[in-house]
Amino acid sequence: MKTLEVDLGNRSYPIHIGTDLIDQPDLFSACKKATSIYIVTNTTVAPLYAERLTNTLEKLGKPVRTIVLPDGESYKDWKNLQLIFDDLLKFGADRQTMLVALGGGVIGDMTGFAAASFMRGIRFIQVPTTLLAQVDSSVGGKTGINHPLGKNMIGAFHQPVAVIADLNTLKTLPARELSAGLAEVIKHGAIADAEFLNWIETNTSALLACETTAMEHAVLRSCEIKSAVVSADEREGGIRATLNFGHTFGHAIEAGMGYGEWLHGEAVGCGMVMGAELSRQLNFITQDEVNRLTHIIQSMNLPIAPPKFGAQRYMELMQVDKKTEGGQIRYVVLEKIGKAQIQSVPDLQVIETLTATGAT
Ligand SMILES: NC(=O)c1ccc[n+]([C@@H]2O[C@H](COP(=O)([O-])OP(=O)(O)OC[C@H]3O[C@@H](n4cnc5c(N)ncnc54)[C@H](O)[C@@H]3O)[C@@H](O)[C@H]2O)c1
Ligand SMILES: O=C(O)C(=O)C[C@@H](O)[C@H](O)[C@H](O)COP(=O)(O)O
Ligand SMILES: [Zn+2]
Repeated sequence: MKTLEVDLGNRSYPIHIGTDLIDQPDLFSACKKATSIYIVTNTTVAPLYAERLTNTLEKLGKPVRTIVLPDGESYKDWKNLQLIFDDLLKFGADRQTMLVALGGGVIGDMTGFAAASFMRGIRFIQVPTTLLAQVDSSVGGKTGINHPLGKNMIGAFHQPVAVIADLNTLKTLPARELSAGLAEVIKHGAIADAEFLNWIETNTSALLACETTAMEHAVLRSCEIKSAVVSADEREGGIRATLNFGHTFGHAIEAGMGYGEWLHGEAVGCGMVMGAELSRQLNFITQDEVNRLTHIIQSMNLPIAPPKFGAQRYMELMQVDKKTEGGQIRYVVLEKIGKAQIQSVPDLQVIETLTATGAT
């Protein structure tokens, strides 16, 4: 097992990465002070892992209950968040209750937001079971739900007290979901570590085959990159916004298509192709570099052609992006491979060329 730390002073927490971690009660030692433990999961993950995790947590001598939500991005909303509060109140949860998010990014984001707001804030642990959640969403404390008009529009920064990433849970993940997670892995290389991007390119087959050693490196290096950024800029005053590479376009695709039609990682993959092309048009990177990044994304079985909403519709959808300031949309661009920065692009024509091509 490898352990690293997200350094946030007295709110620092460990990220444990390894195999069969959900069977190890010691890793859940933060529950020692808890009066009760609630696992929050969904209808797909519950039959796979909830019983094993319950057995582990019961060894800590606390009452353990499970809340099972419907599965899917389209359920990341108020109505389903309310189901968590309903159960917490019905079964007598209190301020010392610990929530444990068992699932992908949807469960992690919703459980985190429930923890941020229940009784004005209780503690939670992330047990990410998708690649995307292990490399990205379980780390950094962005929690929340979607609004029909925009992704993750309602939420809070609320850090978990531990992240426990069990690589064996990835063995049951559908191939399409694995590819979606690889989009965020590629993002980490593109924005912060050119060497890591080389490694990703060389190890495409091992990553697509979900080989444990490749997964371990992908999760570990991604968590190192993300935790360094989060430690430096927890609330996105500056450098954290670079973790949004591909997301201004990607979130527009998700909302525009209807949540769940394109997976988050798929939209981000395609959004990174658009972001790379924007970087070229701003004279930061070369056409060869755009082609290379596009090829890496495509070779992970991710879509590279944006849906044809038209530039106006993209602009409308992107206006609500959280990086927008005074009505000016701000994009993450690649200054070079391995380094990103934020740019405003006042010229609608540039966006027109980016959104004109495409499949759907
Ligand atoms: N908070 C953040 O920093 C952050 C970062 C990136 C993404 N996100 C959010 O995360 C969400 C996407 O997360 P995701 O890609 O994990 O999607 P997801 O949570 O919908 O999970 C994907 C699918 O895999 C299933 N699943 C989960 N674990 C499984 C397993 N081990 N075996 C088989 N099936 C399994 C789920 O039930 C679901 O059907 C989006 O809502 C996105 O906005 C948040
Ligand atoms: O942690 C971050 O910061 C990120 O931007 C990571 C992204 O991969 C993630 O999708 C995040 O939820 C997007 O944040 P948002 O603020 O644009 O909703
Ligand atoms: Zn993302």
